[in-house]
Amino acid sequence: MKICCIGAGYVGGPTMAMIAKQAPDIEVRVVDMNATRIAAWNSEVLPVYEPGLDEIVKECRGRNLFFSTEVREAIRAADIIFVSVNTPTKTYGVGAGRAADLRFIESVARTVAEEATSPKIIVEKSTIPVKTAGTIKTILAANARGVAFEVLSNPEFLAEGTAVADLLAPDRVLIGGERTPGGERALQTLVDIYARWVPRERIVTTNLWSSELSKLVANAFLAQRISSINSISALCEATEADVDEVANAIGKDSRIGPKFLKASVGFGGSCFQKDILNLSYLCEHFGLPEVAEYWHSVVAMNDWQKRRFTTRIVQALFNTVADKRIAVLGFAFKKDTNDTRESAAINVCRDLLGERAQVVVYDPKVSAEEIRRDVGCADADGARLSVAASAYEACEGAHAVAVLTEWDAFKALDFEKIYAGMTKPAFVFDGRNLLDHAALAKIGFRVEAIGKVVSQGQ
Ligand SMILES: NC(=O)c1ccc[n+]([C@@H]2O[C@H](COP(=O)([O-])OP(=O)(O)OC[C@H]3O[C@@H](n4cnc5c(N)ncnc54)[C@H](O)[C@@H]3O)[C@@H](O)[C@H]2O)c1
Ligand SMILES: O=c1ccn([C@@H]2O[C@H](COP(=O)(O)OP(=O)(O)O[C@H]3O[C@H](CO)[C@@H](O)[C@H](O)[C@H]3O)[C@@H](O)[C@H]2O)c(=O)[nH]1
Repeated sequence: MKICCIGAGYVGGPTMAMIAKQAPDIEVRVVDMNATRIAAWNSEVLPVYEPGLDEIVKECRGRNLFFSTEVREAIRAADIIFVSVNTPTKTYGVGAGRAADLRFIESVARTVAEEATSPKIIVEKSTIPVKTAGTIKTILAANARGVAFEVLSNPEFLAEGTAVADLLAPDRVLIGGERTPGGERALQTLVDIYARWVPRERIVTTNLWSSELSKLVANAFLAQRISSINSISALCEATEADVDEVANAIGKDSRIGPKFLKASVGFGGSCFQKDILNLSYLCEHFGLPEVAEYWHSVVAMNDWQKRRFTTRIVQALFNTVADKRIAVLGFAFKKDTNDTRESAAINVCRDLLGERAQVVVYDPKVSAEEIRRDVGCADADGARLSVAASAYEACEGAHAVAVLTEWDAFKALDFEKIYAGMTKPAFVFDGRNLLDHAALAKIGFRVEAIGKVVSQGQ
């Protein structure tokens, strides 16, 4: 059997590497039109940083895992085609800022129809609006020359930073298909591939639309929990309750559960905001404005939480950060990834630069070039942004340190040394509630955390 995956990104690369590892008899080709990305997949430094991924790619690459730009050739050869292209929020025209941009999905469907000369199973791996399989089927049917296609939905639930562990032992694998004989056969083919390493009871099969919709709903529910606890973090700051204690107390209720209740500077990542905006847009499209507004509030709360963080920095620093050096520790949207898409750090840096601060960023995995590109350095504000090679360098002479990503290494920093090199009074704004606040206060820092009032040492 031959598999091809179109799109060698954060999803296509790791998911296909896992299939190649678990099914050495299946040839897996990952193709992408981005030649630089493919070259990186074929190099020693993979384009995606994920703990454990290097080892799997090294084991399988050249054996039954191949990365190439030969999209058309891979389509012709494949029995199963995973579509793992990007589906970003539309930035133009109808639905701009909310709807999913499906032009990459459509272009893939057209290329598949042009090239296919033998039966294919098309698997939607990308996150897409419910009913997209219908669009794909229509395009295939209108352009194929007598070739049989089956379309399945198989959304991906991996989280970045834990992709390998998530792929190895997923909570569930979801596969949606049509209840026709051909659809059932295609569904069974895909079930059999996952069943090589995923227990059968964790492979959930549904109709196409339930599967497509479940992906958006899963992300909406997860993000909703974060916005809920972040909303409570503001109330905690006003009342001297401690949001981590509240989260722990409510999370012990098995009906609520402990996960995704970590208050923060705001959720980031390429998925949550995009998928909720898309869900909300779909609700409006289907004539459900109240439902649309309900889900949109999750994003609105997140935007507020990010802005609130910068406002606190400005207010604590005596209402001006102009020309003050602010060290930003962490730029990735979460730890253990080099991905910065929709990272809260982007908003915080831009807002601080807008306040005319000198912003110095350090992140262990994100390049200076990426940081500059994300923040946008074209104007005078951008000129006040710099990137340090270490946390210590970033903090030297700073008025304040803002922790924006929960990298473990930040916990081990020598804060006595950092304090000694900072302008006084020295502030720490812990956007992740990562550090030992009592210890910092004892050193002499003024500490501001999310959802708690920290007793100050001096
Ligand atoms: N990043 C995640 O953690 C994650 C998790 C679950 C689901 N998803 C979903 O998976 C999809 C892919 O996400 P990603 O983060 O891997 O995106 P990505 O941007 O990292 O990768 C997508 C790749 O597709 C390629 N591509 C686009 N059109 C193409 C075409 N016509 N032919 C060949 N290559 C093409 C792009 O060049 C790019 O390299 C999205 O729909 C996303 O919502 C992402
Ligand atoms: O309690 C929490 C948990 C997460 N976050 C933040 O939320 C964002 C998203 O985190 P996470 O969900 O762990 O990472 P993603 O890689 O974005 O994964 C989400 O988005 C993927 C893409 O759709 C899905 O596949 C995953 O199941 C879903 O968890 C990050 O900024 C986190 O720092 C918090 O602030 N508090």
